[in-house]
Amino acid sequence: MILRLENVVKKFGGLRAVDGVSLEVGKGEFLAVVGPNGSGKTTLLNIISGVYRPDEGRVYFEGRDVTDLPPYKRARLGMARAFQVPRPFPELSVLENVVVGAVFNGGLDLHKAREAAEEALSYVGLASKKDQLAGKLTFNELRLLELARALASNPKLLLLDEVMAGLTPTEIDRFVELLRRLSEERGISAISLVEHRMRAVVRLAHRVVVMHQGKIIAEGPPEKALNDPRVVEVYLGRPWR
Ligand SMILES: Nc1ncnc2c1ncn2[C@@H]1O[C@H](COP(=O)(O)OP(=O)(O)OP(=O)(O)O)[C@@H](O)[C@H]1O
Repeated sequence: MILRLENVVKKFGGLRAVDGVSLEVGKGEFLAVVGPNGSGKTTLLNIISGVYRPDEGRVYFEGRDVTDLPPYKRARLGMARAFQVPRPFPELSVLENVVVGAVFNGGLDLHKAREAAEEALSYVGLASKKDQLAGKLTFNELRLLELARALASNPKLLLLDEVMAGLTPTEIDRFVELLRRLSEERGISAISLVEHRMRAVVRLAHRVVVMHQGKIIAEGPPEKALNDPRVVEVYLGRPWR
């Protein structure tokens, strides 16, 4: 078990954005979190990464209670987050951008950070662009750079915002394939927030969690979770298949 949430609650004023969520993620597991807008997905990811402290409940990472740890300390333990809208340093090269991530999030020295960065860039297929300015990358390449930045800190758990939003179907397929390889070859777990339309992502996930009004309303292998009658009713509007 890499991550465990125990009855987590996060309130904004009177709104329970996350309302009693318990969840376990295994080593190497690729979990997709889906749900309508405002169902609490981003808030949940913020609780896991440490941006928010839950009002109730606990968060355990590799068995250790991390509920009170700030994001940078969780990063050092092996959680890495990739954001939906990457904001690289445009005046730095692609490689330098990834090195910065490895130094600050992974706590590596400069030499090790460079090695890790080169490796991460090869892994995501950006090695040939490493000396380009990050500001010159295409949208798809920026997403890959963001993934490489997260990978360079040698994470055990990747937390992915809607990082595939706006990619073409082919780019999405490649991205998902990459995530599957990370879990299979390296045992890296991933939690990915997934947009409504991204069937490819959901189909390839090991497990799907469906959120609605701050709660998990269904959970399981993709076919099973998405064919749950409540999910069809509140989220999909019609049967998954
Ligand atoms: N910082 C905040 N202050 C007040 N309310 C918030 C805050 N962040 C989120 N909320 C509210 O909490 C609820 C859950 O929001 P959240 O962003 O987690 O949902 P989501 O499932 O990620 O939605 P989306 O797909 O639109 O990003 C929403 O009603 C939202 O308006």
